[in-house]
Amino acid sequence: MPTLLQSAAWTALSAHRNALAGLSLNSLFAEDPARARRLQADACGLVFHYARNLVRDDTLALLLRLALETGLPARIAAMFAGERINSTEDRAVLHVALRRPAGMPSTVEGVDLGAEVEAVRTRMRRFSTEVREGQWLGYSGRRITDIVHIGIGGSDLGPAMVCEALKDLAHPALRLHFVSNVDGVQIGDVLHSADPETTLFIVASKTFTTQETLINARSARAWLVAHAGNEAAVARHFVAVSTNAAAVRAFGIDADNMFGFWDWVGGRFSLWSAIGLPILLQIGAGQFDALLAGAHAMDEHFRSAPLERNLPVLMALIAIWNIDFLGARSQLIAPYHQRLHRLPAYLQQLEMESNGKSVRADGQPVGCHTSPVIWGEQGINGQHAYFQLLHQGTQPVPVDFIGVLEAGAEDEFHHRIAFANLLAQAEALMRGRSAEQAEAEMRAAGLAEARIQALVPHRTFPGNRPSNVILLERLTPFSLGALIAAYEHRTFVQGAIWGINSFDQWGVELGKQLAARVLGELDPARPAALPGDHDSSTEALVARYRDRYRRKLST
Ligand SMILES: O=P(O)(O)OC[C@H]1O[C@](O)(CO)[C@@H](O)[C@@H]1O
Repeated sequence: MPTLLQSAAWTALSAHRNALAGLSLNSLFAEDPARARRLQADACGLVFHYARNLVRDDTLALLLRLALETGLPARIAAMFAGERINSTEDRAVLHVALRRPAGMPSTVEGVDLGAEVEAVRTRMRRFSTEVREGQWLGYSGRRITDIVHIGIGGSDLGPAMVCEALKDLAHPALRLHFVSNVDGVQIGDVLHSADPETTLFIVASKTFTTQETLINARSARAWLVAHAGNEAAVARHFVAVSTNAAAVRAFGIDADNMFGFWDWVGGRFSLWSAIGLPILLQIGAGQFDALLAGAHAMDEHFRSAPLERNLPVLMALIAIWNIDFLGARSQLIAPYHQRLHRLPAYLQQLEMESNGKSVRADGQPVGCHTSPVIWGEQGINGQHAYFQLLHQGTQPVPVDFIGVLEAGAEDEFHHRIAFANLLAQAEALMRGRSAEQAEAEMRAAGLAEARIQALVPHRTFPGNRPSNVILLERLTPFSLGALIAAYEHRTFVQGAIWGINSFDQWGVELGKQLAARVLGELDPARPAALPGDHDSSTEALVARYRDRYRRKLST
């Protein structure tokens, strides 16, 4: 198989891009009244509306050819079959197995994954029911009121995002808290207001070696034991979620209180596993099943729909076009729903940890741009912060506008205003405002001619800026599951076409190693690093910290 840059489709796309220079979205819409209806994909209750991208039908045909030439269908089949496609870690990638309905065959390398998944899920259900119904009691016999989930990265972002998104379904007597930062502020705030007799901690770490999580967990444990007066309380107030049973035991949490998962579940793809325990505690087993069902429906669509109607595949191909052929270096995620405000943070890890790489799986340079910078927050706030740059700045930033058609618990009128803004921003980015239109508007408003001429360049919008609109009918566990799975598969498809392994994350290692070393050197009671051990910036900043700390101790 040719490498990506040698493929005929890539060469054709490069030439095609040059031929399209000056292409106007407004003209594309003017020439083709059916464009908006044609360029959208529907699946599992989601709509991916991609008509506002600088693509023609021949562009899409070439992108689909690229997917075929780079072997995408075989890669999809390999993932679902449990092949060890995470080659640098020699692991299968089977988060899709976590959302298969019970009873659906799921045997990989002779192991019945379905049975293993179901066994853990049964324990999770039992445990969450006991907590939710007040049968799981703290050390003094009181029911649990607060759940503190301690984890970071994939062991935090997924459950935190989903719990926020589905807050309207939350158990009325349980408060959830998420602690990820090691700096002491988050855990301090939570412990300050929590009642040790009624607080349950979930320590979530795939490896159970992550410094931030273990430090926070130890502080929480010390706090509990100090209040309870004995270690026995830990068994009523700590559960762990991990693949590392030995480390969980060494921490002092026994096997009965541990929910396992497997190395074939990547951290950033793990919210469907026991890492999703806080979701289950918040919304209950039935709604958690609906979340899984939504993701499974998207899996089935992804696995079986033809590429040209395959929603995650189209999401990925449009992204590749914008990144590699139109020069987009970042991608904005703009959900127009407050409950989805953590989605951009979640997608940052999903996409950037997966595809923020410059070598292919075979170790050779990729040779083209890979993951863009993913950023954003809920759309309305963004409008009043950085949308200026989107409309009139110097770099193209493709936007994913995410909207929900039907209001949930929120007021219908408020909801409609937010939705109107989504539509208006997408339209404004595409249509822009010409100098003539700006002049005419100012004339109609009665501005003096000299003032009009001075303001025209400032009030002109170039337009022609690409965006997608992704619509959910309602924000439900099912639709959220489908949405998240669509993004997971988009990430996978992009990685597959670029030829990279989207499932490892070696790039996070170096900083972790250095932090472990620097930590010891910050203590003024311990020897400073030898000159030359670090770069001189690090040396100077370490010296500053040591001085400050020494002075603090001496006052
Ligand atoms: O679940 P763990 O093992 O604590 O890891 C947390 C996160 O840390 C990372 O390894 C990155 O530092 C992520 O990939 C992972 O989701």
